[in-house]
Amino acid sequence: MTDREVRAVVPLSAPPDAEVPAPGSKSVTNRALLCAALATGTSTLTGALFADDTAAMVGALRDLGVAVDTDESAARMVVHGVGAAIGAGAGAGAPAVTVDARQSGTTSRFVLPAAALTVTPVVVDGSAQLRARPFGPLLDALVELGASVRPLDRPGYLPVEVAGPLTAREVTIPGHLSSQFLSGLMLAAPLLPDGLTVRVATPLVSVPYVRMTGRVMAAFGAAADVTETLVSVPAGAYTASEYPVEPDASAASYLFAAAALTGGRITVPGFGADPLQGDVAFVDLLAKMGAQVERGADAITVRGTGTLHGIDVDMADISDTAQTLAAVAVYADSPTRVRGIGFIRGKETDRIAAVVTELRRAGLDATEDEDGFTIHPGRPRPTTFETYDDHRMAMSLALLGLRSPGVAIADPGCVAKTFPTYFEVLDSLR
Ligand SMILES: O=C(O)C1=C[C@@H](OP(=O)(O)O)[C@@H](O)[C@H](O)C1
Ligand SMILES: C=C(OP(=O)(O)O)C(=O)O
Repeated sequence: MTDREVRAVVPLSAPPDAEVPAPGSKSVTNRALLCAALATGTSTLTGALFADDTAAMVGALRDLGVAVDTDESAARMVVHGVGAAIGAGAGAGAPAVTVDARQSGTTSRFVLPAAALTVTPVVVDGSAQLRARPFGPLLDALVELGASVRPLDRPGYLPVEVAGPLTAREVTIPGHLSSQFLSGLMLAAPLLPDGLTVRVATPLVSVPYVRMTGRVMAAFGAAADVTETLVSVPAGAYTASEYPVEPDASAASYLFAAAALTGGRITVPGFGADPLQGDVAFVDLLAKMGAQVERGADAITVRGTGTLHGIDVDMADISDTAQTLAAVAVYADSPTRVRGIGFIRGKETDRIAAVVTELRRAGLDATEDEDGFTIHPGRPRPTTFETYDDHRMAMSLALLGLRSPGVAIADPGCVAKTFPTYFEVLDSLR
C-alpha cells in the first residue's frame, strides 16, 4: 500500500497583490456542451473548463454518439451536434450503452433526460460517491413523462437504465433537494414534441443555476420562461453557436477569500457586467464582512482591509461557496451563522458535518445546525485536514494555511473535479 498524499500549505510571507485568472465555469461548460450536442451543426466553446466533471460530460456525449474535439491548451471544445438523435445508436432492444458520469452531479442529472429522448436504452452510472447521491425526483419525473426507468441497484439511485420517448408535456418536481433535476429536464425540453411545463412543488434551492440554464439555452436558440415555481419551455430546436464560457465563480471564491483573509488584493478577470453564475454574489458577503469589493465590467477585485466581521446569512442560492465562507469566518471578530443549506448534506459529502468536524479538528469552535453551521473565530492549531473526496473541502481548508502555520490537506488530488491546478494557483500567490 502506498502512503496517501498530504499537501502542506505554507503561510504567505506577504499579502498577495495580483491578477489571477480562474478556470472556466463547470456549470456553464456542462450546459453549453449538452446544448451544443442537442443542436444540429458544429458549435465551438472557448474558455471551457478542463477538469474531471467536464471530462465526464464529454465522455457521456461521446458514448451517446456525439463527436467532441477538445484542445486543452486552447481551452476549446468543438461539438458536432446530433439534435434529438442523441443516444439513438442501435435503437430499441439494442444492448444499453453505459455512460459513466464519474463524480459529476451536473453530468448525470443533465444527461438522464436527454438520454430518454429516444427509445434506445442508456445506463447512467457513476462513482461510489455519485451512487450515494439522490436521483429519485428526477427518475420519477421521467416516468411521469413516459420514459421507462429501470433501477439497476437501489430505486432512486444510480445506476439506472432509461429509455424514451418522453411524450407528456407537464410534470411536477420538488425543488428543495437539488436544482439540477429541473435544469436537466429544461435542457431536454425543447426537443419534446409539445415542449414542457415543470411545476416546482417545494421551495427551490440553487435558484441562480436554473436561471443560468435558461440563459445558456437562449444562447443556443432555445426559449425558456423561468420562475421559481414554474418553468415553461416551448417545443423547438437548438442552433449551433460560438460560445465563450465565463470563468468559474465558485473557483474564484477561494481567490477572493484569500485576499479577504490575508489583507491582500486579488483581481479575477473575465466576469462580464451580468455574469451567469449566482456564485459571484459571494463577494457581496465578503463586503458585508468588511472587505472592499469592486465588481467592474470585466473583472472582480477584492481587497482585504485587515478587519473581518461575522455575518448571519442564508446561502441557499450560492451553497457551493458556504465552505469558503466558513474558512473566512475563522478570522472574523465575531461568529458567523450560515443558514438555508440543509441540502448540501447530499453533495459530494455531508458538507455541513464535514466542515464542522474539520474546523473542530483544528481546535476551533464550530457547531452544526440542521440547515447550516455556526463558526466562532479562533486560531487553528497545526492540522492535517481530511477532505472526504470533496474538492470544496480541500480548496476551502487550504485557505487557512495561507494565514495559519501547520496546515496540510489530505488527498489534495480531489480538486481535479473542478479546479485541477488549484494548488499551483495558490502557490502563485507567493
Ligand atoms: O446546476 C449546476 O450547475 C449546479 C447546481 C448546484 O447543485 P444543486 O442544485 O444540487 O444545489 C451546485 O451545487 C452544483 O455545483 C452545480
Ligand atoms: C456540488 C457540486 O457538484 P455536482 O453537484 O455538479 O457534482 C460542486 O461542484 O460543488
